[in-house]
Amino acid sequence: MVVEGLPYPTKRIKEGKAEIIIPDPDAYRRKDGVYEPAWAPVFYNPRMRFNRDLAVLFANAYRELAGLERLVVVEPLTGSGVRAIRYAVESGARVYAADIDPDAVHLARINVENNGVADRVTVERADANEYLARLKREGIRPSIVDIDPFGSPAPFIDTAIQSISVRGVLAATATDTAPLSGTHSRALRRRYDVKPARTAWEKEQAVRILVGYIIRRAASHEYGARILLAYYADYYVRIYAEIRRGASRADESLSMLGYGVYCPYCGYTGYTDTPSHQCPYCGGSLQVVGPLYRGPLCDPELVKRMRRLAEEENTTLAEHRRITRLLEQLEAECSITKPYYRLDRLCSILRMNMPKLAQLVDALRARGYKATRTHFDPRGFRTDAPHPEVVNTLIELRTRPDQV
Ligand SMILES: C[S@@+](CC[C@H](N)C(=O)[O-])C[C@H]1O[C@@H](n2cnc3c(N)ncnc32)[C@H](O)[C@@H]1O
Repeated sequence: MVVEGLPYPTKRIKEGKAEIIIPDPDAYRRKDGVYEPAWAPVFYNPRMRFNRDLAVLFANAYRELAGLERLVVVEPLTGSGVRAIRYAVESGARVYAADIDPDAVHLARINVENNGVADRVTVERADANEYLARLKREGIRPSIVDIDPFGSPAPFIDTAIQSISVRGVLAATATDTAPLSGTHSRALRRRYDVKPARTAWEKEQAVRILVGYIIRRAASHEYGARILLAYYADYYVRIYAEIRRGASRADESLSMLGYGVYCPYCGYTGYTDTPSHQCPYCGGSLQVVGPLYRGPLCDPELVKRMRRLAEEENTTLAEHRRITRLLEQLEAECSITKPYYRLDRLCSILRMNMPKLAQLVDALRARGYKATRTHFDPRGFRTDAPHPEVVNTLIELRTRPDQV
């Protein structure tokens, strides 16, 4: 397809309730068929559709929960404009979007026109930080600021927080999961000012480090940050934090920070206030990572509303089943804040055969503890049982051969 004014081949696609023109992926595929969205003149990543579906569900649920008549969304790294347009079409939001790349701005404006939302979506060419600062000076009061960059959102977090006047949501995607999960330790220290370590719960560690960073940056500007939804999917972390002005709110949020610990000798996972290095259970040397956030990863009321809205929208959501499963799982996990265990790793440390995950979860529940699988890892489970109880439950399962 050739669109007038666009010097590259294009394709028309449908995503949610929006129809978008994107650079034709087939024109930018390698000979082996591999396609990387960053190779195209304007960025559009079909794999992030799931992220955008949830963003729209979140926006609608938050509008209900906060009792807002209309949402004002700022998306300063908009690419093709797909996310901005979906906020306008599917959440009725007034959207302020920008991108530093003139090709992206040109395409996003065409997409805005084609979707008939030019009265509700403005797209400007600007650096994201300058744009956020300018909107603040102009008195725009965002209900949601959505930061969806290449890699780390860290360079945009301060201005995004400051652009929220009294109360609003900071939504952020991070695709720099290698540093966040502890693989690139120096980058983790530089970018997020976090002491690195390798835990067996690295995906949760990634989420909790980014949340902790947002809380610390918010506090320095005298805002509190409350987590409404935080999850890990595919190769990225996504956070929705409600930011509210106030020194005491900032203090309260800071009180949710601590250090994460993992004992490679007995498998213990948990938190500590100070970076102590001795395992309280086996005396071994702990892996200590932080500061990071220790609180709940979602607001159950918000997730309930998202689930209801997902049911109502089941025809427009391409991955409806996956969305429902994630939200159900997050709701189940929400009240258990201790990091997840990897069952395979724990059994390997304890030199025992692995029971079925469902049997272990049931056995922990039978002992009166909360326990569930985790969305972070299909081999993972989380529980509020103390570590010795987890180990005892595993040993008991081993001695019942029918259960193993
Ligand atoms: C990951 S893409 C955005 C994808 C989009 N949010 C979506 O949901 O499809 C990141 C975009 O940020 C833009 N960008 C990079 N640095 C920027 C900056 N400093 N200010 C504004 N835009 C920037 C890039 O041109 C690119 O279009």
